[in-house]
Amino acid sequence: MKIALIAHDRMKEEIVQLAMAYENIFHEHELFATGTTGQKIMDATSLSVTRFLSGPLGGDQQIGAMIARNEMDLIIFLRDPLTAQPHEPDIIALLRLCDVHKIPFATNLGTAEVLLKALERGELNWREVVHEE
Ligand SMILES: O=C(CO)COP(=O)(O)O
Repeated sequence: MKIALIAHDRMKEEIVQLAMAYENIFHEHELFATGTTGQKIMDATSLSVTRFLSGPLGGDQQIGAMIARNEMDLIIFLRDPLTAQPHEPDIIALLRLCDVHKIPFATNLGTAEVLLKALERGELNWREVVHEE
């Protein structure tokens, strides 16, 4: 499965901790991330991550392009709920595209953990059927 990992600056520590805690699961999948998030995950784990541009420079839109082609299977995007972002329209667009294509999308650690456990149990395997269509 193709998984996107994204976190705003104040949430970077949380996403790194998530990547470390679920490293074994993440190893089984293909990982993508915005620039700084991906670098921090690679620095802290043995995971290999395909990095796009940093979010404010277009990274969300690059991931959005994969979602638009229905190529992304799961998004974990730890958004900062307390800080305004200059690229808010890009973030909203990413969310919208996930809804268009029915892509599982977690915006906080609680949901992220539930989705990762579901992934481990094979409950997201329906995504492979989508790819075959
Ligand atoms: O801003 C972001 C997502 O909207 C994240 O970008 P970085 O991972 O480059 O910090």
